[in-house]
Amino acid sequence: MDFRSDNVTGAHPKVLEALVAANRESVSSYGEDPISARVTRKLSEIFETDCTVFPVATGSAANALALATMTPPWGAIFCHEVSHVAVDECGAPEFFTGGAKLVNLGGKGGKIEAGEIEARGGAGKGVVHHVQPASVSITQATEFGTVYRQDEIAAIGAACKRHGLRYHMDGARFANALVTLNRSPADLTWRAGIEALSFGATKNGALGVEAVVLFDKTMAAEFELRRKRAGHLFSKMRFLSAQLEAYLEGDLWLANARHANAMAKRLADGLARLPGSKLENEVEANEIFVRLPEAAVAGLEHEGFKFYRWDGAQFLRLVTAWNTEVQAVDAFLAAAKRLLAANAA
Ligand SMILES: Cc1ncc(COP(=O)(O)O)c(C=O)c1O
Ligand SMILES: C[C@@H](O)[C@H](N)C(=O)O
Repeated sequence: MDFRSDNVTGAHPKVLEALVAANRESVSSYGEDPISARVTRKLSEIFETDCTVFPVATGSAANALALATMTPPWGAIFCHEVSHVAVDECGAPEFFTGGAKLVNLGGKGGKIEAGEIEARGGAGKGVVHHVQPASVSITQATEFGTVYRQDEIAAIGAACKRHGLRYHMDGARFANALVTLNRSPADLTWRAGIEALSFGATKNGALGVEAVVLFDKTMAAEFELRRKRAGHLFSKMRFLSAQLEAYLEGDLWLANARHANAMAKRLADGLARLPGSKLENEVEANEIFVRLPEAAVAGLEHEGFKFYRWDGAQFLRLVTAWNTEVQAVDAFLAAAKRLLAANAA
């Protein structure tokens, strides 16, 4: 049973069927096809505003290209110290911006706080020796499996506005956050100040596609050039867009996220009841961080359960996904219970 990441799953059958269905006749290339046009219309409908949509291959590309469009080479990008853009993109944001500096902030549960942006958003402005505050990036759901509430997103947005900062959301797991909160996609993005969203699909059932959704269309022309020169303008864009169309069709994206989150809650609730097990964070989406005695961790690994030991610590990251089975969750819980009891004996 594999709880390493939602990246380890296959693609949803409906996504694969859509690829086969798209594999007919010739269509215009480089995003000029009818499927890509339908995806833009669909996302504009979902977000209740006229937005521009740019499919790319990976979440790192979505983040780095969006931030490059929002940040000059001499700029500062404020982000959380555990954020994917800061930790897991091998310097892509720094590379694609031409050298902008990621300024890492703290914050409980992987969430930055508006007060930090208020306090630091103007620091060094006009001082030639200093990087110039330019943009803010938040992750929704965060790398610690928590979720920004609408008022938290809006408070950061207000601070960005006061300081003239651009505002980006890494939404690799946006669907998982959305289904947790009883708010609209618009409320959780542009109405709260977000100007560019990396809209995730790969982890939640697509084969390999993410979309940069620009709510501020003035950035579209530059983003398009940056996407091309980064090698992310697919000639057969229909095959990325077909995945997104299937992903959005009939709210498949929401059903997949609800299932992943429900499996995470089942797993977290079960772990919380086990003596010797300690949850590190609130489980608000599909990621669980739990501390277990080393003997139990080694036992779970020995029994074939797959997960990441996080940052080498004794705590584990467990990730559920659109196709996680109840039986897998219950098997993990039964093994953990048995190993913890043996460890305590
Ligand atoms: C929070 C977050 N953002 C972005 C990404 C994008 O990653 P990738 O470039 O691997 O698609 C990931 C990958 O898992 C992620 O966890
Ligand atoms: C790089 C790794 O963290 C990946 N983003 C994941 O969440 O599994």
